[in-house]
Amino acid sequence: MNQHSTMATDYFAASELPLLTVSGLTKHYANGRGIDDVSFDIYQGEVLGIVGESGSGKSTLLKCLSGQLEPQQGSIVYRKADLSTVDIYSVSERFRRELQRSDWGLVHQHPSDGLRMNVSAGANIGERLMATGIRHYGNLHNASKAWLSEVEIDATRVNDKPTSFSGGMQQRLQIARNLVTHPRLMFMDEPTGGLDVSVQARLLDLLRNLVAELGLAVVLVTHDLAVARLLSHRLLVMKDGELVEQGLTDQILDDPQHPYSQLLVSSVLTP
Ligand SMILES: Nc1ncnc2c1ncn2[C@@H]1O[C@H](COP(=O)(O)OP(=O)(O)OP(=O)(O)O)[C@@H](O)[C@H]1O
Repeated sequence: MNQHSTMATDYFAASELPLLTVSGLTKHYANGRGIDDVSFDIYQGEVLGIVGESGSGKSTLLKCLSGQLEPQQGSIVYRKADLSTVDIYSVSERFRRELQRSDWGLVHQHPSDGLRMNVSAGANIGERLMATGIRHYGNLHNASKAWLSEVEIDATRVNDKPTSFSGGMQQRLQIARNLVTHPRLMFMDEPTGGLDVSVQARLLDLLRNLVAELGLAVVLVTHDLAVARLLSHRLLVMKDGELVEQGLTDQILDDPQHPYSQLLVSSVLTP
């Protein structure tokens, strides 16, 4: 077998195996609320939307998945690029941090939670690259400028601080900061929340193109079904901490089976 066919075989083998396998995930806060017995898989190149009304457990689930909040029960098994697997809460905190710094990305709803607002845009991007061991200033600077252009920010703004950017630009900078290490899996928490409708549309368009171009797997939390329809291949519907329905996005939005999904969809579609 030549090198190309081996690579192709590896690619197909990798894409057939889940990137993340979530089993029986349970996290209760002291007040008894949280998430209960959630199980699903995510595959390479797939955008998985998590929808549900406020308080249904979307953020709690995302925090558990992204290594920020340890569940009381269940497991989250991540498949690394070499196809070996790790249970992310059975490994050390240090290993989890390494995953968060390179293999994974996390886009917060509020750019100020994911950016350092008092250092330049270039430093915000370069910093994440430095954490992977790249130190050469020229390389860091060039990579920062390239990624600014990639997210449609004029590269001449490389030395400007995010505080001088609009909300939409800050969000695009946050995305560039994450993408610079070529993550395989991105977690996004309401990435277009709080932006004007026209700014949202541009960001959604950019995200859709980047995700397809880079073959990223994305876990996207959103309460906005229009955002979910535009970006997600598959949807999980959460209610009161439980996963009540999962399936292809069009299937769930056009023909929801669970009464709660039907309510969720009809409350958006009915003027
Ligand atoms: N730190 C916490 N301590 C106690 N209860 C919490 C905490 N965080 C969330 N909860 C509760 O857990 C449940 C799930 O909350 P979560 O924030 O995950 O929902 P959500 O679907 O993300 O809501 P929203 O869309 O409003 O962000 C809710 O009942 C919430 O009140």
